[in-house]
This record gives sequence, C-alpha cells and structure tokens, in this order.
Amino acid sequence: MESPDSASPAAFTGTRLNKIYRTGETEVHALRDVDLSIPQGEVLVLLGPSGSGKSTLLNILGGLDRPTSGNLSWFDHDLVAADEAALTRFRRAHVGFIFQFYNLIPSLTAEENVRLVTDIAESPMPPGEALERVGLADRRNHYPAQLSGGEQQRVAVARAIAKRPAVLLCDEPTGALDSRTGVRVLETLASANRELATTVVIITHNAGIAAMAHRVFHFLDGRIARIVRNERPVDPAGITW
Ligand SMILES: Nc1ncnc2c1ncn2[C@@H]1O[C@H](COP(=O)(O)OP(=O)(O)OP(=O)(O)O)[C@@H](O)[C@H]1O
Repeated sequence: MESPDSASPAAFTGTRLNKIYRTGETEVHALRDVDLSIPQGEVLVLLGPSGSGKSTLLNILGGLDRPTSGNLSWFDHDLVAADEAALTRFRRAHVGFIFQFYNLIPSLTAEENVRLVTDIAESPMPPGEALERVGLADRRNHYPAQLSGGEQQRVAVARAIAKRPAVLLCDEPTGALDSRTGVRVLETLASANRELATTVVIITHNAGIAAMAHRVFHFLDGRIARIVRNERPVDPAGITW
C-alpha cells in the first residue's frame, strides 16, 4: 500500500482540544490540549490504554459530541461553531461509523440494512455494490442471525461505505472477532481507503493492527503522547493477533 501524497490536505485539524465530562461533583478530563492533523486519504490507528480518550476523540471527530474547549475543523468547516443541524448534515454527508457491535436491524436482510442508508444518502452506490465490495454479494438476502459475527460486521462496513463517506470512523471494529475474521473486516476498510480514497480512523487494542496504518496516534491519559508515521503500511492479510 502506498502512502498517500504527503501534500494531502488535512481532513481534520484540531488545536488545544479539551473534553471534560461533568457528572454531579465529578469531573473527568478525557482530552487534554490535544493538537492534531489528520491528512485526507490516510489510515489512522488510535492506540492506548482503556480510558485514555480514544473514543472521546472519535465521537468529537464524527460530530456526535463536542469538545469543551479548543478548535476543530473539517477542511474549512468549523465543527465547534456548527449548530446541531449543521453537525447532523456533516455526519450524514461525510461520515460512516462502525462500532464493535454491528448494530444491524435483525428483521431486515443484509441488503435492506444497507438500503436504510442508501435511501437517504445523496449519491450512494447501489446496496448490491456495497455488499460486493465487502465480499457478501451472495448473502444479500440473509438476515443478521444467518450471518457470522465477521459477516455481520462486513454488512456494517457495507452500510457505512454505501454513501461514499469521506471518512470512516471505526471504534474497535474487530473487538468482538477472532483474528482471521477480524482481518477480513480490516481488508474491507483498507480497500475503502485504497479504492474510494476514504480517510479511515480505527480505534483498537491490538497493537498489531497499527501495521496497516499510515499513521498511529498513541494515547496516554487524554493526550496524544506519540505519533508514528508508517512509510510502508502492510496489507491486513499480513496481520495476526
Ligand atoms: N459520557 C461520559 N461521561 C463521563 N465520563 C466519560 C464519558 N465518556 C467517557 N468518559 C470518561 O472519559 C475518559 C476517556 O474515555 P474514552 O471512552 O474516551 O477512553 P478510551 O481510550 O476510548 O477507552 P476504551 O479503550 O476503554 O474504550 C474515561 O475516564 C471515561 O470513563
């Protein structure tokens, strides 16, 4: 896998991002003065101990939550100043989410689950194409209960990529899967990056997965403690855990 042009513009730019959760008397400082730049078209892996702020950052990048202070932009769109309606438009148009548990609707087939998104997207790919991209064209009429965990997650990837989002935000996408099925899910993310130029952000506890990234952010206690650039990301097929 080639590294995207180093002159790629930043998709996300954040400066002095802080997030403080307040619950009654208790305050949790989840992000502490985080500065970041995420180039368009890269695969970025977020590693770090539990509670170090990875999901908090992912949710803020995806417009699901807001920082307590700091600046964040998506190209020239200010995501901090955006009102709720603008954040919703941003998510709908540009962001695909993938979570550890697939969140498919059990009473709908694989294709119908993907269609839920394509019916409301602006210029989606046909649901059949999305399922083909994740290697599940022949399972389009199967219900989630008839699919393995890895296959269900690939349907979730098809659903996320069908609207051709500019960015895929993945929170522990292989967390519930064994290594072999997890790799097949990672391959679908890598091919979305390669073939659709999607910027892909992956939270994981598996340090091995960092090998497929162009860039790795190591989180510690609400900060990005270290950024590692990977000149030669590997194909996920070469990763095991
Ligand atoms: N909604 C919330 N209300 C209060 N505290 C929260 C909330 N969400 C997260 N936190 C706290 O913020 C800190 C960072 O959490 P976050 O989920 O971002 O970490 P993480 O690195 O993603 O952890 P994990 O790897 O376990 O998912 C933790 O101390 C967590 O308990």
